[in-house]
Amino acid sequence: MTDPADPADFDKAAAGRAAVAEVQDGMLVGLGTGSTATQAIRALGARVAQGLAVRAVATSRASEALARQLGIVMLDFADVPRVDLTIDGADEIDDRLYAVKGAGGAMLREKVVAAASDRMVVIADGSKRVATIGAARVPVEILPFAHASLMAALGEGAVLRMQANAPYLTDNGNWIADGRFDLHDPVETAAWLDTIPGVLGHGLFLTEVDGAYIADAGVVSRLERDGPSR
Ligand SMILES: O=C(CO)[C@H](O)[C@H](O)COP(=O)(O)O
Repeated sequence: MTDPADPADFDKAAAGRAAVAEVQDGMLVGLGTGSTATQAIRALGARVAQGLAVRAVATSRASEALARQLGIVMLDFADVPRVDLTIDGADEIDDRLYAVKGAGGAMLREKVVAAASDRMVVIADGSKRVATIGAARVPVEILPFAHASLMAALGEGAVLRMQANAPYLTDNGNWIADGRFDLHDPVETAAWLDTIPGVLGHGLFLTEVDGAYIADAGVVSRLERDGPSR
């Protein structure tokens, strides 16, 4: 639940509105997951109510349910070859547009939707902007069948995410290990994670993010991968 009187929530809403301003008639939009993405979905719902014609795919059941409730036409991502623009939150983002995602547990779907998108923008309040990613745990989606060997492979800093005394279950029916990794070379860490059989996805987004809207005390900054920051 967001609180408009909370400065962080106010900034999440401002970043969400800024990203949704990029959406044009006819687009197929990817909807992220989490409290900031929720603000974007609400902003998109408001534009749809005013006549904007878009279709969307969601990165989680929760975002799908909210979008439907707001009258946004939702498609099944399984039937969608390309997405025009995806808008999603992040747990950390730096000026290289390297992001850590997955505190909300949806990073696997978020990454496949981002990879299928012509453009992906991150939206965040200022607390998520860091000099270099590395403080946040990196969520790793793991195959439950192999959980003991995978936890060992991920190192003793990794903890199994729990919910109500049971392993947290993703929308894909898998579990999450929240890893603690040295990210002095995030490309190397991501490449290592990608080689472990049974690791189905992880929250290091190093190539997917094209731009970002970061709101701090009501001021929205825009970062672009191939362009000047504003
Ligand atoms: O990656 C995510 C979910 O898997 C979220 O986008 C990320 O955790 C940020 O969430 P919030 O906007 O609630 O802080």
